[in-house]
Amino acid sequence: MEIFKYMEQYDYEQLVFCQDKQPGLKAIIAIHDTTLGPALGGTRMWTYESEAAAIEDALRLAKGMTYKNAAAGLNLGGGKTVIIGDPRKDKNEEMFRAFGRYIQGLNGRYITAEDVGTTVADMDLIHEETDYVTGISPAFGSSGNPSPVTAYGVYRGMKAAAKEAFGTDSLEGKVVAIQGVGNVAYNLCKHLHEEGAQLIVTDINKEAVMRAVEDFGAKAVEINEIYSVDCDIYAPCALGATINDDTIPQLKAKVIAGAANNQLKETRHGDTIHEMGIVYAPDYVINAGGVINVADELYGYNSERALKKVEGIYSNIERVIEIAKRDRIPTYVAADRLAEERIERMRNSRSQFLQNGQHILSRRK
Ligand SMILES: NC(=O)c1ccc[n+]([C@@H]2O[C@H](COP(=O)([O-])OP(=O)(O)OC[C@H]3O[C@@H](n4cnc5c(N)ncnc54)[C@H](O)[C@@H]3O)[C@@H](O)[C@H]2O)c1
Ligand SMILES: CC(C)C[C@H](N)C(=O)O
Repeated sequence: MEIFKYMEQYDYEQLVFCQDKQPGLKAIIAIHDTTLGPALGGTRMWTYESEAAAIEDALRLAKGMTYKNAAAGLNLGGGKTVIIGDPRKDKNEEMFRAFGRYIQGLNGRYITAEDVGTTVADMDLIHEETDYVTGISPAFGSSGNPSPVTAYGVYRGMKAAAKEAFGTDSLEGKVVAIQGVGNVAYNLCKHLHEEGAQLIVTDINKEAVMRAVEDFGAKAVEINEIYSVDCDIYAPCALGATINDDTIPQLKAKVIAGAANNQLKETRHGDTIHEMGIVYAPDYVINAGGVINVADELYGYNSERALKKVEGIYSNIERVIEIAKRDRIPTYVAADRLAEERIERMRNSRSQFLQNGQHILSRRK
């Protein structure tokens, strides 16, 4: 991978490699764009096949956060971190504290939070070294784990997409196939079950599957069966790139609406599902609940205010669908336009975010 060429092509601002031998820290912080404000995005811990795969993931996820934050109307840019390692075996206190010092060194250009493989406890360790972290324990006046709020946003966005596909936003009796029943999807299952939807689930973690079966009467299927099951809605809630050449021909769903980041393997897959008449709720619009929630900390966290904003994901999805229909374009293109237009407008009145972010974070005290 020619890194500078890639960064230039997609307008990345900064890539930071963090290494600390003793605790075994190998982290990559990618800052995509800070036109709207400091880059806010989670820290993912994952066992990558190669360093190149880790760099690519950090870059793709950071760009996704730029678009997510812009489309959600937040005054934040986009960034993300990946820590290379197995979250079940390789974590230790010194690792997250060392990482916290690297974040502090960026002086507010990047603010972190949870993502796959990290927890509120990890964020608390980072907080020992820096204030530029959100989603720490509520005892610190923070919003805590963002996943239940992300789930609520996905539920709201799913209803808006269902309205377009089925003429009603009621999910009662609808069959929803959920891929990955982790932190977000478990909470999503709760909302769907309460509304009377029928759930089909899969996960590589058998315990997670059993919990959904026991708690919500979900039907369990094998990992690769989830694409071809008879369902109304496919909800990708594990990792990215699951909408691709292999899976699209198997899909029976009329709606795709889930929590995972970077769901389309390539943009052309968004064109294909559009041509098939599938209503696709763009990933970064529907899964913005978590970041909307943690971003509220920057104003002094108020859970009611944050939830009200997250409820608005319903109208954000409606708006994207409206633009897509008006301009005869796929929904993923409509979402990109929405985000890019906002960034462009702000770029013309403001330059890169380079000053210390302290003035924003001090509001939460
Ligand atoms: N947590 C949040 O607030 C939040 C916010 C926005 C987006 N997201 C995205 O949503 C997705 C889920 O996040 P989460 O916090 O619930 O993560 P999680 O790690 O708690 O859950 C993911 C689940 O997917 C399962 N999984 C992994 N690979 C799988 C596969 N091939 N097939 C089936 N299951 C598989 C895992 O075992 C796990 O149970 C991620 O893509 C994340 O980036 C999360
Ligand atoms: C809570 C957020 C800052 C991070 C979250 N994992 C996301 O992708 O949106």
